[in-house]
Parts: sequence; C-alpha cells; structure tokens
Amino acid sequence: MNMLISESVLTNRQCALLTVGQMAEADRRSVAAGVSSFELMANAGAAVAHEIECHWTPRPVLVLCGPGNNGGDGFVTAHVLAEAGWPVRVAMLGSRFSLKDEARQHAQRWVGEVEALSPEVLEGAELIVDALFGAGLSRPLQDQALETLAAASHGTVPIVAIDTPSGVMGDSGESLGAVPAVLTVTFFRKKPGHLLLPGRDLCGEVIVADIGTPKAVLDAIAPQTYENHPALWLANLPRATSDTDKHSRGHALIFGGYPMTGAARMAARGAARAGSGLTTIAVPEIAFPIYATVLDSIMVRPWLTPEDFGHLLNGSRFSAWLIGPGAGVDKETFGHALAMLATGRPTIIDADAITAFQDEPGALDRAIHGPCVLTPHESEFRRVFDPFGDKLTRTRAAARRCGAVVVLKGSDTVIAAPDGRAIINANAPPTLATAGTGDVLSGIILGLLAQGMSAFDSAAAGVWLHGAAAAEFGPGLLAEDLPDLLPAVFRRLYS
Ligand SMILES: NC(=O)C1=CN([C@@H]2O[C@H](COP(=O)(O)OP(=O)(O)OC[C@H]3O[C@@H](n4cnc5c(N)ncnc54)[C@H](O)[C@@H]3O)[C@@H](O)[C@H]2O)[C@@H](O)CC1
Ligand SMILES: [K+]
Repeated sequence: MNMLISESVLTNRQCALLTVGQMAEADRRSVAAGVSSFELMANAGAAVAHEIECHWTPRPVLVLCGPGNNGGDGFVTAHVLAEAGWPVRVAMLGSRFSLKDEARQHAQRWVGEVEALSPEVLEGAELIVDALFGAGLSRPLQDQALETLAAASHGTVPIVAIDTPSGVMGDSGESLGAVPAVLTVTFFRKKPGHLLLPGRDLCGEVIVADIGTPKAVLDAIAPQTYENHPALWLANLPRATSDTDKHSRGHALIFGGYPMTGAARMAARGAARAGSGLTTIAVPEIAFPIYATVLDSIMVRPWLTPEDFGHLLNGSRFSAWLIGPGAGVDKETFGHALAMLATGRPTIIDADAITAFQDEPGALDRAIHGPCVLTPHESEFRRVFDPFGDKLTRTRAAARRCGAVVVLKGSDTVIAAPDGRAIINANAPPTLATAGTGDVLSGIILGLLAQGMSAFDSAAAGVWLHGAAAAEFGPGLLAEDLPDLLPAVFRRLYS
C-alpha cells in the first residue's frame, strides 16, 4: 500500500478544504498578491489539458462551456489541447460574447467554431470535457445543460469535469442534476463537495492542480474543514516508549450489556488493539460467565446493582469509558450514561446509549462537561439532533449544541468539534456496511482516548484507522476481523 507512505508526506495544510466562498476569496487574494485572474484561468485550463494528456491518447474531444468562469477554463483547455494537435470541438451554453472579463479574453483566443449546446453535439466525441458550471451553482441544471449532460451520461464516452461535475454543489456535495465524471480536476484545494456524497461518487478520480495561488492565502483564510489524513493527528497518536508501563497507557472501561454481549466484546478488542494498556468490560452479574469464558487479556468486572456500577466509575483507575454497544435502549442505559458523563472523564456515547436520550435530548447537552465523543449513525443522529441541512452543517451544529465531538457515520463520515473544526473522512470501503463495525469503531476511539489523546484527534484517528483496517482486508470482512487488522495499519503508519 504505497498510498499510505506517499500520503504521509502531506502536511495538514494540504488536507484543508475550502468552501466556495473561501475559494473565491483565495482568488481575490491571489490577484491582490499580483497573480492576475487571466493567469489563474490560463493555469487552470492548462492543468486540465495536462491531466487529459496524461490519462488518454489523442482522440476527438468535445468541450462543453458554460456562461461563467468554468466555461472560461473550458476555452483554455480546448485551446491547449488543439495546440497539442488534438481534434477539439467546443459547444457553449449561451453566447461567447456574453462572457465577462478573463473568460471573455480566453474565449476570444479560440478561433474554431462554437456550436450551440444540445445533445446532438455529442455525436463523434470520444472524450467530453464538462466546463458548464463550477462548484458555486445555486439552482438546478435545466434545459440544454441538463439534457446534454444526461445524454452524455447514457453513452460510454468518458467525461472530465472542470472543478466539479456541473450540478454538484461545492459546499455540500449535493447534486442538482450532475452526471458522473471519470476524472475531476479542481484547483488549489478540494472543496467539501468533492468528499461528501453523492458529490464524491460523481467526481470519479479527483486531481488538485496548483494554479499559482500563493500559499500565504491559506493562512489568511484560516480554513476550519479538513479531509481526514494522518497528517492531521499522527504526531499526537500515542506511542509506547521504553519507560511506558501498562498503567501509563490508560485503562479503558466498557459497559457490557446483556443479552447482546458480542458488541461490547468487539469494542473491547478494538480499544485494546488501539493501544489501551488495560481494558475492562463491566457487566451485569448474570452475564459474567458469558463474557469471562471468551476473553483473555481483556478483564471482566461483574456488578450487581446500578449503585455498584456507580461505585466502579467513581474509582480512579479508569481513564476513559464507553457505553452503547449492546447496552439496550432503556432507563438503565440512560442512567449509566449520565453517571459516566457526570465524572467529567473522557466518555464515548454510542449506539443504544444515544437512542436512550431520544425523549430528552436536552439532558445529553446538560450532562456533557468533559471530553466526550458521540458516534451516531444517521438514524441515531436524527433521534437527538436537528436533521435539517447538509451533513457537514448538521454535524457541526450538533457538536456546537451539545459540546461534544460528534462523529456522524457513513461512507462520508463527518467529525465535528464544538469549536467549529470539522473533518470529512473518505477512506472507508463499502465492506464496512456489516453488523458490528460501529462497535469496533467506538472501541478504537476509546483506546486512543484512554491513552490521553484529545477527543477530536481520537475521533479523527479512530475513523481513519477503522477505514484503513477494512481496506486492508478487502471483501468478506466481518466486524470481528477489524481489531486484528490494526497492527498492520500501525506498522505502515510508523514506517
Ligand atoms: N480560484 C478560483 O476560484 C478560480 C476559479 N476558476 C473557475 O471559475 C469557476 C467559478 O466561476 P463562476 O463563479 O463564474 O461560476 P460558473 O462558471 O459556475 O458560472 C456561473 C454562471 O452560471 C449561471 N448559472 C448558475 N446556475 C445556472 C443554471 N442552473 N442554469 C443556467 N445558468 C446558471 C450564473 O448565473 C452565472 O452567470 C470555477 O469553477 C473554476 O472553474 C478558474 O478560472 C481559476 C481560479
Ligand atoms: K464543471
């Protein structure tokens, strides 16, 4: 997996994602720093042409240009490819004389015919460049744009999108009529819509091209959103040294439910493999024989009454706790979760323990006052948080409301902190869609929290490690395979 090795040389600045508004600001600041808009557009179109030449041999290309700057990039791409000897045609939505500023200047350099956009222009094309609209689209595609792209998607001709497939919204990844591209070339930094679904799937391969935007622009913009990558948290990942002993690596406690006992056991194995020095499952006495007979290094601690469980929490030996996997949705789970949160020690509230707050979400907000991670999937999220808005906005709002790090799971998991920082994860393979993988995820995050990593870093690292472990295994994955795949992922991270 060379991917991990080459990716690890990235810096966190390179993982930054910019909103459509921030990208426009980057453009303005570049111009103020002396890089003209004309030059930015020339570089953008040339970068697209370069990627096309790297991916395909010369063939008839059709460039579909829109009425804004995305269309301007398209004219540059057409010009550069034609200069390189490729057979190029251009079709445009509207008139090239209605283009403004640098887009107009670049369009004037195109001496060939400009056909009117319609599905008929697709005839004979063996590569299509979608330069109709960029990421800032605010209304659905319609008429000729919609019909032409729809017709293009019915054929087998590859589509290369400039900035985003037209119709994908850069801030949310939502689609207003976009069709899938095989390659998307964007500029300076990705936007959230390149990673959030369905945008990510519609983009195909994404290449980020340098178009001469000065790097200092990023400091001025101070982005708050990142693509998940080890560059963001590797330096803070706990590592054992020669003076480490098991107690200094933390002690994770998991609430073990009954009769569903597998979930807590898988979480415990995730915590232990993530490096927790000691891992204990606290179980109702009736379940003790079930847990104890199938666990070795992981300890099992029986409790008889809820008061016993409370006393356990008030002892000082545990450094982080988790409740949720297999806990059951009932008053007891609600009470145990509140007892954990009341200690102010690092706590993960997952699965049933999230749902246990569905009638009283305010109680969750009031109880959180220490480091805390919530790990809902979409249905659990909707039971306790506002379901409106795109995934990034919703997760941020939830984190701000409750004061915890919120991990809204899925193929495009979003991790948000109460202070507004957010990370989008894109390394999770679809094989993770199987029972119990969420239990292992909360266990991995617990193992990192127990070792003293911050809640936001633990959540980001845990989500990434979980995805990398699943990718390591490939098809046929079961949740119980995941903990044992972590050592290979760690080995590569540290190599
Ligand atoms: N750093 C940057 O921001 C750079 C941006 N560049 C390009 O500029 C693009 C952004 O340019 P623009 O802001 O002009 O955006 P677009 O090129 O997407 O054009 C927007 C125009 O289309 C119209 N429009 C929007 N939705 C429509 C719909 N559904 N049907 C019909 N018309 C619609 C709008 O009224 C507006 O006139 C980027 O995507 C990128 O390709 C590059 O030239 C280089 C640098
Ligand atoms: K486009």
